[in-house]
Amino acid sequence: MGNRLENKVAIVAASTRGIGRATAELFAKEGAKVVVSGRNEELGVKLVESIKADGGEAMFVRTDVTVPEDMENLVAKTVEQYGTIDILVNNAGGGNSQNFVDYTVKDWNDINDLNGLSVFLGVKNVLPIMMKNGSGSIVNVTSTCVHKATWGSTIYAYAKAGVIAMTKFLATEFAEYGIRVNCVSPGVVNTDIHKEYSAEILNAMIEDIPMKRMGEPIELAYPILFMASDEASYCSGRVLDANGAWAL
Ligand SMILES: NC(=O)c1ccc[n+]([C@@H]2O[C@H](COP(=O)([O-])OP(=O)(O)OC[C@H]3O[C@@H](n4cnc5c(N)ncnc54)[C@H](O)[C@@H]3O)[C@@H](O)[C@H]2O)c1
Repeated sequence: MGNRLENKVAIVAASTRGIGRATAELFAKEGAKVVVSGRNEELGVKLVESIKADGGEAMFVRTDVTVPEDMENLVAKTVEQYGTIDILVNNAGGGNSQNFVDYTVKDWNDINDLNGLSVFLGVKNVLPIMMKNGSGSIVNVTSTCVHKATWGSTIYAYAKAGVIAMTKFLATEFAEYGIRVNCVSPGVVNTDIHKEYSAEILNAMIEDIPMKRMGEPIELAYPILFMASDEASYCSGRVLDANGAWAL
């Protein structure tokens, strides 16, 4: 156990699997009180049990990040249990990959809601608390696909580019309240998000990465920890890439 987040209260939005889960586990090991959230109650409760068994502190709040009432509830339950919020990680994201002409308006709305609206709702709900505290750290998870066009992720890339723009504007507007807002940008990471890719597409992406491998979720959790922690106290409005030297 470390102490880089000692006495901090951290919400990790969408943290029952993948990068979010690795981040929640790492934050707890570093002393944070962690709020695990997601749609799958069984996975969330199990993760909280496992964090507690390892000596950490956590709670689960069932949340669909695209539902405004759920995001309000996530913040309210956190404050009720732990009294405040110091860190918000907006980790939710994804989107179906397909030929551009086959996308529907529903796809457009769903992908933008998951990647963009979720960040808007998370930030909007925590800001009043962080502004009152005069401090706070928000980390938004974007994607290397913003700089590296691959097949089939056009709407997803559009939404993730919006997350970077939102991050810069928020960092500028809320610096005077002691609030930092940054992005962490994964490349290709070994999680369920690639389930729908064929081995051929996935291997072609890996071949294109100078390190010739996918990242592991923990290799994203550490950059997120850095940006979330006081160690990054002079960093705001920035994007920290963790992608095996891809898309330079
Ligand atoms: N894995 C990669 O290669 C990669 C690359 C670039 C960016 N990212 C980004 O990293 C973040 C984490 O992705 P991951 O790879 O861990 O994927 P993942 O699919 O393993 O995890 C995504 C999580 O989001 C949750 N989620 C999806 N819709 C939700 C909703 N409406 N409400 C609440 N939770 C919801 C899922 O249940 C899951 O727990 C995402 O923002 C993703 O876009 C991942």
